Amino acid sequence: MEIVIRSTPDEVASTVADIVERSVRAGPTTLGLATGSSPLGSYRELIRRHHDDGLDFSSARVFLLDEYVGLPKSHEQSYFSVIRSEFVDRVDLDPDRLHGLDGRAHDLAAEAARYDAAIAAAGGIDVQLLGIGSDGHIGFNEPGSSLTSRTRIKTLTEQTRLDNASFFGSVDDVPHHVLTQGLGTIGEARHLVLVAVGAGKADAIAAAVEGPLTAFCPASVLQLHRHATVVVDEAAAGRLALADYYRYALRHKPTWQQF
Ligand SMILES: N[C@@H]1[C@@H](O)[C@H](O)[C@@H](COP(=O)(O)O)O[C@@H]1O
Repeated sequence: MEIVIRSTPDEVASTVADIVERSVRAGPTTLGLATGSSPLGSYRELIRRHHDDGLDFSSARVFLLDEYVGLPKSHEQSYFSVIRSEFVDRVDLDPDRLHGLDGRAHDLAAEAARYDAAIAAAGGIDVQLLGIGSDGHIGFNEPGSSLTSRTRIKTLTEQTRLDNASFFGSVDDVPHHVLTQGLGTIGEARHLVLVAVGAGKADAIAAAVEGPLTAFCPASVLQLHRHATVVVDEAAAGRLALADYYRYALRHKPTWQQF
């Protein structure tokens, strides 16, 4: 696991965009994209690179991390709609190459199994972007999630519903249930990139990176991954005991070694 501490959210976005750009330029790539506010700066930077530098997403494929149960894809807060308006519709990515979970599927268990199979049939995910919830969740894998879980239905904590209430107007409108890639599913991506900005994420980042590997902090599963990069700003790094070492290691990073 590599911890990259950047001074500002803009620098975080630039580092994350560098990782995605490298994968996109290397050939047809499969991206795992996350919603939430954390990756928004990275999407804006990638859109800028598409317009200014000709970064071409036409051969990329995208799988979403999670989805609310009960919302049609057309609902403006469905993650399918959000990722279209924040990213896919603003670059040259064919919406047919965007894959999401159907939160209105009649048989949610079958939908979850279909999704894992679709990811596998696409050859797996090359780069998976992740945010982190204030309770350490990734995707919608709330504390207590099995570290080897597959895509499935989960019940949101009251805290997560409150955290997401601003997107809906009222907490009463936030669904109680979601479909989310499991921690085991996420762990099969070839490169995990977790992004966090702001002091509100400092405790969750410290628990994920320096705490024990535990279902109590689902993001700690990154500690088991062979290629995980955690990109944070100074505020989100505020509770890291080894922050000086991470900065030192970055300064001395071999020039041939990429993130
Ligand atoms: N399902 C999403 C997560 O994927 C995201 O990481 C989290 C944090 O969101 P934000 O980045 O807005 O803090 O929110 C939701 O729960």
